[in-house]
Amino acid sequence: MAHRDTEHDLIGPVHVVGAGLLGTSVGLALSRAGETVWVSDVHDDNVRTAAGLGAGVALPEGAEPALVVVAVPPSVVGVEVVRALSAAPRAVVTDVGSVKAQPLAEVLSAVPEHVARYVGGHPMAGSERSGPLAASASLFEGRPWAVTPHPRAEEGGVRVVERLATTCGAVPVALTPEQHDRAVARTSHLPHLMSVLTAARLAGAEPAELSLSGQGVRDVTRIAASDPVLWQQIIVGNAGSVRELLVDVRRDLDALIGELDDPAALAVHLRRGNDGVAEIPGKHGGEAVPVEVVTVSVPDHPGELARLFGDVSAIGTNIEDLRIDHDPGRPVGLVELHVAQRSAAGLRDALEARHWAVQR
Ligand SMILES: NC(=O)c1ccc[n+]([C@@H]2O[C@H](COP(=O)([O-])OP(=O)(O)OC[C@H]3O[C@@H](n4cnc5c(N)ncnc54)[C@H](O)[C@@H]3O)[C@@H](O)[C@H]2O)c1
Ligand SMILES: O=C(O)C(=O)C[C@]1(C(=O)O)C=C[C@@H](O)C=C1
Repeated sequence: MAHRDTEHDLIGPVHVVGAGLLGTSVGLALSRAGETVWVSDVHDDNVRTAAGLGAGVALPEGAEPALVVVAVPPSVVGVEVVRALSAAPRAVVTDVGSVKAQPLAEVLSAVPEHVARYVGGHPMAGSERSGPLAASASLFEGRPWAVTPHPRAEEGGVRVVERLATTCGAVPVALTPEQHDRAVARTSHLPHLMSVLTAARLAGAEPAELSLSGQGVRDVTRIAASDPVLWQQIIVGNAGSVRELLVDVRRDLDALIGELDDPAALAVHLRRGNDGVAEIPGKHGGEAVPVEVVTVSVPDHPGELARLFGDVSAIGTNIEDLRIDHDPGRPVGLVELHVAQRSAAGLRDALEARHWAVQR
């Protein structure tokens, strides 16, 4: 492998294989950071769209990348990593696939002589939407990016993949491929299936029932709208770890069904939910900040949102997260400001003093 001074060199030129949601987002983030990005895809249209968005240019003939980022559907990650290792004999090769043991096994079986240059990766950021048009340069900002070296991985390659993550604005988190797959079964794959099972109860429900859909059901089901082909491949690739967790859930479900009329037993289940939510780390992997939602009615006029944000900023409160819903009966937006619990009461008072309609 060519010598790389990872403190000072750029990480590119970078070849992104697969110009969908993830690949185009990586291309946009790297291009914004000044890297040279070459993009390829089995669908030329996606390359044209990604290039049009500013994610790089089509892979030139005879190109020699320093880094290849494989961003294709899970079932073909292994084969594309193997192809990249053979086609670019000096490049570090990584991928953004959602499971990590499976592609490594494919590399070890097909091209063991090249395995040192392969370092798996997985940004914990995405969307229920697919394709280049859903991409964003800021998709990875502040998100964890798993970097999953194996015992034979070259140290220089690991550093390059960490720099890929930080250049995209993410926070690298080192795990073995096996640790990673167990972790995402819990934090991504099980949540996805629970969302799917909940959403499936809505299919075919009476319109009168569905008309009562509020923010709760939208929160729980957003990811159930994802591409089923992508998720079929993700779950099959991590079936062992996912099955273990589903067995635990089945045990809890059976207990819950038997205890629905027992307030004390039910409270134990509900509190365990609170405990689980409190375990989710805060932004940038830091301590979880207890958050409270301050809901403000905002007239549906141009400039009102900007005025609200200006006032929140003048009051000195940091917005941790944000959601906008629509009042079903009136021409107003309901803006949910997620702020640190300790700031919520003061923010409500200060916004009311500035004549905003705050929900109490
Ligand atoms: N969607 C998410 O939220 C998310 C988040 C993190 C990681 N991932 C992982 O990222 C990878 C890509 O997912 P996505 O959401 O960007 O999917 P996507 O469908 O948006 O994009 C995949 C792209 O790969 C192209 N492609 C398919 N086979 C190819 C091949 N053999 N060679 C070159 N291009 C090929 C497709 O044409 C498409 O443009 C997956 O492995 C997925 O597990 C997805
Ligand atoms: O936020 C979403 O929509 C996602 O689906 C993102 C998410 C996740 O579960 O966090 C989904 C799958 C990927 O492998 C990584 C990220």
